[in-house]
Amino acid sequence: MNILVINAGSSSVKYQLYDMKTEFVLAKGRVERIGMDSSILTHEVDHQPEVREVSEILDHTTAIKKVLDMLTHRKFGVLRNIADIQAVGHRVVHGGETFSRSVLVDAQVKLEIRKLFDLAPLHNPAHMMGIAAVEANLPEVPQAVVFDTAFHQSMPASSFLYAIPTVLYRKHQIRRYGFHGTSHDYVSKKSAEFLGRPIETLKLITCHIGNGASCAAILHGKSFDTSMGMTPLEGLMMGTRSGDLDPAIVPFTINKEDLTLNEVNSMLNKHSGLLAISGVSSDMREVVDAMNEGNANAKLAFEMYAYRIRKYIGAYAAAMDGVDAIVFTAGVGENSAALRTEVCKSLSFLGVHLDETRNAGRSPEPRRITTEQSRVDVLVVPTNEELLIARDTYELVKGLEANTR
Ligand SMILES: Nc1ncnc2c1ncn2[C@@H]1O[C@H](COP(=O)(O)OP(=O)(O)O)[C@@H](O)[C@H]1O
Ligand SMILES: CC(=O)OP(=O)(O)O
Ligand SMILES: [Mg+2]
Repeated sequence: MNILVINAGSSSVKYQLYDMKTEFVLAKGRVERIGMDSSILTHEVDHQPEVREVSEILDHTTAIKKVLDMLTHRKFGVLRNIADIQAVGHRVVHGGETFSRSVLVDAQVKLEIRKLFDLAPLHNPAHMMGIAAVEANLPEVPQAVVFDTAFHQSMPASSFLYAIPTVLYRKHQIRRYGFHGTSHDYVSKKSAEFLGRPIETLKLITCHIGNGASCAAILHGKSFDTSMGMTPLEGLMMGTRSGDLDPAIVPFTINKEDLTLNEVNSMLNKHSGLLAISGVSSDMREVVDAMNEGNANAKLAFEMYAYRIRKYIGAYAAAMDGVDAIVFTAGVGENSAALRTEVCKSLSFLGVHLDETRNAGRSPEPRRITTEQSRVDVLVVPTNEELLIARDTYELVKGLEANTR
């Protein structure tokens, strides 16, 4: 079975096509700048040079059509016919309290996702456009949705409630949901496998440090707490997001700077984090390069970024009354040895002893970067959200076929 995995953003669509028999990625790519003057489609097939096509792509339906054309292209394609795509799986960031697992798309599911637009205005409307675009181009093909929030639905009320009047929770579902659940789920299971211990016996702290970043306390295989909240703004300092701050800053800034609510929202989501403090970039590679060239603001940004992660690790070790392993994943977590060193440098009280040679190494496989004497293991485990989406979609579609047989 071939499954197309889609991660639709407001101006982009990322895709991966899987052959589920082998879980091999037949092709992957992305369409960027949808709705702008020159949109870019980048397409990649194993061991072949990337193909880039610039054209005008006004909406998601056209973007998906372009992707399907590329997948069946006589030179760059990997399929004879679009009928060779048997199912599509979508990443959906917000599933609210409605979805604690992946589901097949039907009219009711679409209605529920629409109801969640308010809670994830940057993400969910874009995902719906992706779903509608697939419907328009592949009307017969079953679609599944995999939620970033689903894995965190196991959090207890003491983790997910805000200390505000509970009527707001009852009326508007204002609570903490947590995100990157697919990734925290995947790397925690991989870590248990790597350690050769049942996940039901483990206390893990998983750190998904990418452009968006979050930590999670995984107690006996279930999410017990996580750093993102009602939206993906809470918690760690990120590329362009502020993470935790005193909510009083919002009305104060509105008054002092004569800004609108939308402008402050945009400041906190798009103009804060690494970008704001370093004044250099939201990209960790550029921040580290600037720091190494002596840029003091870049150094401060790097230290703040790591310090926040370290504080969450300390908090979650306390939350679970201990920790067996700390796991780094995603773009920064997997690739930046410097960041991992900075985070772990004062975790010796927990019994963490980094092995710098191991830390400096690289591998596509899970690995340990602590010494043999370290009481707590620190692991680097590459994440694969798309694979988990493909697997969930595969299971749901197999179930559908069994039911209709
Ligand atoms: N070698 C590296 N060193 C430091 N940071 C890196 C490296 N490679 C990638 N990154 C960081 O990873 C981030 C992207 O992470 P990723 O998980 O791909 O994010 P997303 O999926 O949210 O776009 C980039 O912003 C970049 O800063
Ligand atoms: C939920 C979230 O923050 O997603 P991303 O890391 O893709 O921005
Ligand atoms: Mg990501």
